[in-house]
This record gives sequence, C-alpha cells and structure tokens, in this order.
Amino acid sequence: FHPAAGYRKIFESVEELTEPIPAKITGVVPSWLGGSLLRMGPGLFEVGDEPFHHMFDGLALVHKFDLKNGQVTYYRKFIRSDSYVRAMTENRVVITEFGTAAYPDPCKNIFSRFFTYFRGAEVTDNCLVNIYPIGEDFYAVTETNYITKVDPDSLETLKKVDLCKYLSVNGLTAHPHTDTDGTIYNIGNCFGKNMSLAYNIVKIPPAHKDPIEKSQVVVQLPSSERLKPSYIHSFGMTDNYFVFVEQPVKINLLKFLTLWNIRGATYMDCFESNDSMGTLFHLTTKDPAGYLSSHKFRTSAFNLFHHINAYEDEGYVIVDLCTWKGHDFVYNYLYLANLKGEWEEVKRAALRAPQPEVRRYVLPLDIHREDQGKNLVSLSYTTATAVLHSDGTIWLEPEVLFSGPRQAFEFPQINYSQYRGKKYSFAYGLGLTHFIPDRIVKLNVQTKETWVWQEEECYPSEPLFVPTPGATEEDDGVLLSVVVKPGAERPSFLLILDAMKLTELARADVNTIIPVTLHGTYKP
Ligand SMILES: CCCCCCCCCCCCCCCC(=O)OC/C=C(C)/C=C/C=C(C)/C=C/C1=C(C)CCCC1(C)C
Ligand SMILES: [Fe+2]
Repeated sequence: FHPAAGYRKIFESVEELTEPIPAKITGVVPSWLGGSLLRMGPGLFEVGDEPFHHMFDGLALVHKFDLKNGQVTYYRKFIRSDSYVRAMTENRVVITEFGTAAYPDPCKNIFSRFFTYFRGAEVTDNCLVNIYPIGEDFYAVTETNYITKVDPDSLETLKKVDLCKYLSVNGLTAHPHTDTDGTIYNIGNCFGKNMSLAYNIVKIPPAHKDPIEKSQVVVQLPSSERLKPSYIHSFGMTDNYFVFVEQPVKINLLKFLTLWNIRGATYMDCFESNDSMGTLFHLTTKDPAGYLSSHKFRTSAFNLFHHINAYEDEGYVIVDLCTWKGHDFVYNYLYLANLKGEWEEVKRAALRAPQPEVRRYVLPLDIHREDQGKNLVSLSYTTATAVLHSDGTIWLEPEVLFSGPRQAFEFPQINYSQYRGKKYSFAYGLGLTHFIPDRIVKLNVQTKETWVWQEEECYPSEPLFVPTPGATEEDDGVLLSVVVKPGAERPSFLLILDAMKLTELARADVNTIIPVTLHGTYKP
C-alpha cells in the first residue's frame, strides 16, 4: 500500500509559526462553516541529540485552522509546558515522557542529584492528546493530573492547572463527556490513602468562571485487582448510565511508585497485561445516589481506547467500541522506530500486534436468577448475546460491526451534540492499515455499510463531524480532517467532506507538513 513510506513525514519535527498562513482552497467551503478547528499532537520528536522513542512522547503542538467567509488560514504553536520550556532551556529531555526517560543532568553535582532522587521525578505536563472546552476556556490535555489552559485565538499557553488541587484523582482521560446542559463528566485513576484503589468519575458543573474549582467526584468504582488498576482511555455515557470497561491492560502501582528511582524507566514500564481476567464491564447510574450494578459483566480479553457511543434501548445498554483483540498492550507497537520504518518493516513490526475490531456489546438491565444459561438479549437488531452463569456473572459476546485484517477503524467520532447517548446510525473514523492512517471511513452501525475516502500518498487524521445548522438528518454535516500528502507542492490540507456521501467538498492546501494529530475540537 505505501511503498514510498510517505507516512514517515507525519512523525518528523516541525517549527511553530509566527503568524497564521493562508491556505489555497479547491472546491467550495460551505458558507455556514465559520469557526476554528483545534487539534493536538506531537510536534517535536527530539531535543538536541536526544530522540523521543514513543508516538506519545513528542512535545505538544497545538494546531488551528480558521474558517471564515469561505477562506482558511492555518496556525500552530508549541505548548509552553514545563516539559517544553525546560527541554528548550537545557537542550535535553528533562522530564520523563510516556516512553522516553529523562536522565539526570550530568552538570549537576552529586548533592542536587541526590535530592532529585528522593523528591521523585516530575509527572509530565506534555498535553499532546486533546484540546477541549471547559466552560469558556480551552484546555490542552494528556492523561496526567496536569492540564494546560490555552488561548484558542492566539494559541498562547495561559496556565498549567494541577487537577489534584481540586479532585482526588491521579489523572483524567483525554475523552470527557458533555451533557446537554454543559455538565462535563470524566473518569480517572485514584491511588488513594492506604493504597486503596478506585476509578473516580468526576463532574464539572457548567459555570461561567473557573468551573474546575466546582468539580467533584460523583462515583467511585473499586479496582477488581489489588495494586493493579486498569488503564483507561475513555468511557461511555448514556442518558442514565456510565459505562466503564475494565481492560486487562494494567498499571502496576508498585512499579509506578518505584519508577522514578530506576534509571531509564518510563510510564511504559508500568504497564502489564493480565492474561486471565478477560475484560469486565461496569455500569453505574449517573444519578448521584446511583448504584453500581450488582451484576458482573464479563467477556474475553481486549484492549480498549475509544468508546464510539452507548445508549439505552428496551431495557438494554448498547455499547459500541473500537477494540483490539487480546491482552497484549497495543501501545507496545507504537514506538516511533516501528512506525517510521520502510513499509515492509512497518508491516513486520505490526504483525504480532492485537487485531482491531469494531464491536457492539449489549448489557441487559433487568436480570432474573431463573434466566440462568439463557441469552438475555432479545433486541431485534443485534446478534450480541449476554448469558447469565450460575456464579451470577453475565458472559457477553459481541456483534462485530466492522472487521478487516489489520484494518482498524479508530479515532471514532459521531454526531455528538445530537446523538451522544442516543440510538444512532453513523460512526466516522480514521482507517489504519498496520497502524498507518490512510483513509477516512463512515460506518453505518445498524447495517454495517461503509463508505471510504482515500487518496494515494495521503495520511489523514481523526475526522470531526460538524452538523449543518438546522439539520434534521443524523449525517447532514461535514467531516473535517487534517491530511498530509508529502509529495505535493503544498504538502498538507484541511479536508472537508460531505458526511452523507463521504465525497470531497473542498480542501485547503497549506505550504507546510503538519505532523500527526490525535484529537481535537471544532469551535464554532
Ligand atoms: C493519528 C494516527 C496515529 C497513527 C498511529 C497510532 C495508531 C493507534 C492505534 C491504536 C489506537 C490508540 C489510541 C490512543 C490514542 C492516544 O491519544 O493515546 C495517547 C495517550 C497518552 C499520551 C497517554 C499518556 C498517559 C500517561 C502519561 C499516564 C500516566 C500515568 C500512569 C501511567 C500511571 C499513574 C498515573 C499517571 C501519572 C496518570
Ligand atoms: Fe484517544
């Protein structure tokens, strides 16, 4: 598919811009589409002569496409995180990133090194994963306790916020949910006093000024394994429930706590797979007086990063997920050395990685002891099953919504404002071939029909759905994706697709390579 290995370019360092640059438009940008597309990703893949090793290490770069009156400009700035500022000052990796260790400053004397050793190293504030609004402010985030307030116009870094000051969590996911009234929910690991472990769901109520100050933990879910909470990247939310999937990818807390004293260790060294637990689903009501479902939902092992959507229907909770089969951690395959090789090497490196599959799980809400051994799912439109076992657990089997050999449907998006937590039809995603992003896919989750946008030597990013104002159809809107086409005269463009047919409406070409972006927000 990619013998020219053009995808390497999306993993190379770029400089930030001093002012927005104009884009050259082909096609017609819908006149109603006025706003900013904000996206986050790594932008600097080495500091001095020290390379970053993992796809999630590069220093955070915030990107912005401004759309106004059919015209488009592009701008980008590095986040002035402590990771960035100190790296620039000392010309070396100073703060340990996800898969790259910082080594002690060789210039420091033995005494100051001794003190750093006992104070413990600093947790990274390299917010490269997502950017989203909290109240009227915008925050760039990773998955630690540090988030960074960013000016969405100038892209300037405004302040670093430590979530631990407001909430008892060690971090929050980069995938919050927002209710219609603006309430934000998120989930994070909490390593409490006495080594008690929990997954805490937090609520940030809508407020004009500093909503984070009013945030609180609303639900606490215990970890099923002592000292080893599961890694969590996103969660599900319906009108009345939170869905938390406890996956066999574990954080070994003892390793994490001693990590900082081991030379060369990184966050990646704290993870391990549990090869016997399979995967557990937990349901809790959103109501603060809510409960944790007394039934344990189980299924075979998979890695989970992205929930697509979840909703309630006829006494069931339907949960659609982008899964990776097995307990082997997918992030083990995302080292830059694997992703930046020749095409044959990239394929070889991805060969043993878990296989992707889009799956639908159906969790019955009303469970009776006398139904033991029977399939409890009687929804007309799904083949997913849930069988009650004698030990009270419910074994789930999914319905496969999309599957292709080493063809992932990842970085999923939906018409979030209208269909979050509701019965829906369409998911949009980034197609990955052996982890290389090479197409945009639309999936009808009811019929399994797919539509594809693909172009030779093009490397797109997560497609964000923006609804047409006043739309009545679920897929009436556009998809926005940042595409890199290394050989072209202008090597990157903002792609605007008609979300119904996945046909191109317009592209806005810019004269610079835009490195890989993970997630982002459209700010109308
Ligand atoms: C867009 C194209 C990408 C091309 C290649 C990628 C292919 C990916 C296929 C799989 C999907 C995976 C999606 C992952 C998305 C993502 O954005 O992940 C980024 C996650 C990051 C940077 C996580 C950082 C987490 C940290 C630093 C956690 C730290 C912690 C611990 C490990 C334990 C203790 C608590 C604490 C400090 C939070
Ligand atoms: Fe993500």
